[in-house]
Amino acid sequence: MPAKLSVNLNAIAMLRNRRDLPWPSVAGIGRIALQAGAYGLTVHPRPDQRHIRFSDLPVLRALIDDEFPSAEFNIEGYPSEDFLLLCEETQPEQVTLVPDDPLQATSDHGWDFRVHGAMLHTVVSRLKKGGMRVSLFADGDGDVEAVKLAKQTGADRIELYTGPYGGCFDDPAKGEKLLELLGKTADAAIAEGLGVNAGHDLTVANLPALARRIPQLAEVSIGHGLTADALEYGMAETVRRFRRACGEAI
Ligand SMILES: CC(=O)[C@@H](O)[C@H](O)COP(=O)(O)O
Ligand SMILES: NCC(=O)COP(=O)(O)O
Repeated sequence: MPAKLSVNLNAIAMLRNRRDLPWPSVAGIGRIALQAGAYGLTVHPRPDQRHIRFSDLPVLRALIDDEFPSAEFNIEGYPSEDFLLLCEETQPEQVTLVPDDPLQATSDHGWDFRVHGAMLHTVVSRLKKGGMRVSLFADGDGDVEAVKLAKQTGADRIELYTGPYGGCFDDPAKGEKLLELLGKTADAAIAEGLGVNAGHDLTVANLPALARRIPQLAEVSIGHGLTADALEYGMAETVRRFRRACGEAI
């Protein structure tokens, strides 16, 4: 089954925040994405609310519940107490835990499971008791032992950090090497019974090879490259292009 597309709305929210005005509407663009067949919506509310505001979350929750009940809401972030409370209030179908420092410009690495395994175990248990699926942001560096430690946290899935692979748009040979390491990490995760998501700097150009190498890929969350394309092709057409790049026959 092709990987499901979750549209990350951070970049839309960043455009909205340029002015004290309600457009572009984060929920309105999310609606267009879901109407065009996106499987879900992703947001990464950062502590400074520089793009997604905490007040966006109930609006997006209601959009999914009222108009797209089979869609999924995925909330990403560092598991601070504030973030966990936000998740418990919003009840996303999936929470993706990311080891971000509040000052970090964007996510640029996965968890160090050797250092943070015990903390993650506690947080994963709490979120799962609350009825949420939990995915852990992980480096796709082929570290099989790290994947085993990820499994021990009780998480349902890992999300492969694909930033370095996405950065190889002008160096295909390096991209192929990184793809093999992502594939090796995914193989280890699947062998452990973990689901595999992927995200960061994915595009219509680099997705097909990733989807071919990891046929069990459950979900991709995509924001920056997808929003760039939406400026050119419109959100609905862009979602269709990304769905095709995931392998959907549409
Ligand atoms: C978790 C992850 O990979 C990120 O891509 C993230 O959701 C993007 O965050 P920014 O939009 O804040 O760069
Ligand atoms: N979970 C990763 C994600 O949402 C990807 O964001 P982007 O790098 O495509 O902006």
